[in-house]
Amino acid sequence: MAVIPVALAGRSYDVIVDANLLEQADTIVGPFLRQREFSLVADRNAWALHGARLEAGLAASGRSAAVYLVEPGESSKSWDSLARLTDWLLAQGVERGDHVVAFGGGVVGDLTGFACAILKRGCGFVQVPTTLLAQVDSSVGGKTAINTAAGKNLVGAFHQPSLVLADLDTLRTLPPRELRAGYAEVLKYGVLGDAAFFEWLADNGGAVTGGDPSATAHAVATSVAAKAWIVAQDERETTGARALLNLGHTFGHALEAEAGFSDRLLHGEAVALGMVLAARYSARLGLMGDDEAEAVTAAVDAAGLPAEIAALGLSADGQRLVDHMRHDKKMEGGTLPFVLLRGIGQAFLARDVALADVAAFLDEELRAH
Ligand SMILES: NC(=O)c1ccc[n+]([C@@H]2O[C@H](COP(=O)([O-])OP(=O)(O)OC[C@H]3O[C@@H](n4cnc5c(N)ncnc54)[C@H](O)[C@@H]3O)[C@@H](O)[C@H]2O)c1
Ligand SMILES: O=C(O)C(=O)C[C@@H](O)[C@H](O)[C@H](O)COP(=O)(O)O
Ligand SMILES: [Zn+2]
Repeated sequence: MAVIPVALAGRSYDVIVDANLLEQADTIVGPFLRQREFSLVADRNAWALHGARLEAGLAASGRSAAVYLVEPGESSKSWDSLARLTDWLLAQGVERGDHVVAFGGGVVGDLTGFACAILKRGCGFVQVPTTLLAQVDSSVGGKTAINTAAGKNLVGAFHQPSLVLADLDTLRTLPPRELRAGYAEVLKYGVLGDAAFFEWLADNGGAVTGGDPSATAHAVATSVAAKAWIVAQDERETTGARALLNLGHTFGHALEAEAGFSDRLLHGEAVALGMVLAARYSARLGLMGDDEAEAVTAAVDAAGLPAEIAALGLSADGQRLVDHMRHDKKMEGGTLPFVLLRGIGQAFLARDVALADVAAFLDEELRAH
């Protein structure tokens, strides 16, 4: 079992990574549950596949979950879903000192986390991530949000969970496309700050996307440790350290917006392509060699993730994509800092990028490949 602490003054918590954890929910999650019947918010698919294991794990102490099911898909990160969920939590009588359990992928984690951030001005929550993406990224660090008409994650709060329980067995039922999408955020940790992990993934990435248990355990624990370290340095993304976790996201969120936040382009797929674009743009600026940008492209391509923007068949041009980027939360005084690369494992925040140049670069990408 890997127990990875997220060290935050007054709000530290553990991320527990192992197989067979749902069966041990009584001893691991139980201490956070004050009521015999507690509130649990679940992704409909994840609950159908793994809910019984959690229920069995809690049975010994007589605890049971009142379950609220969330429809799968990015469209559930909406004002409407948030309103319905908060009404349900209020009807359940959730108090500030209670913990709500979020059971599912990043959609359920982000939505439930935000509901818990605002319910009675804040109640506790526990994350039980059931996708690779949620285990390596979204369940850790306390970013919670919904999408709005203007763009991705534009209404939200920093609200840390009290515990993250990542049961690797839940990943066995994940569709291959979702595994690959989660792998994009795994690859991100290598590209942004850990060249040795990037190399390890070159040899073992296929085992991770193929569901090999020991490779997956290593990839999840390494990713969580990397995120925990960054979040501990810069919880609210104020110094620039945490912004590095946004590698590929400025491009990626614009692509997701253009694809209508739909199954047409999953978040992880958008991030994968966004990383390729960040790498190529870095090479274009002379910050690193074309060969290194090519290595990022090759890693994305090898994982079966989209590496060419032209292949998406979007109707947008570079300017339209840049218009989406103007909503990015990193925007500061009219300029948009970009996470760029001086090499693999050497991401930094560039504050002098001209958006007109980014638009021209994207037009080239849309034509060239
Ligand atoms: N808060 C953060 O720091 C952060 C970080 C990264 C991503 N995100 C957000 O996370 C979201 C994406 O999360 P995601 O990739 O987990 O997608 P998701 O929550 O939409 O889940 C993906 C699919 O997998 C299904 N599913 C979930 N668990 C399953 C299981 N064990 N077996 C079979 N199917 C299962 C779901 O029903 C859904 O169809 C995006 O909204 C993204 O913005 C947030
Ligand atoms: O935790 C972070 O910080 C991240 O940036 C992680 C990202 O993978 C995640 O998609 C996050 O939600 C994006 O943040 P946002 O602030 O751009 O919405
Ligand atoms: Zn992300």
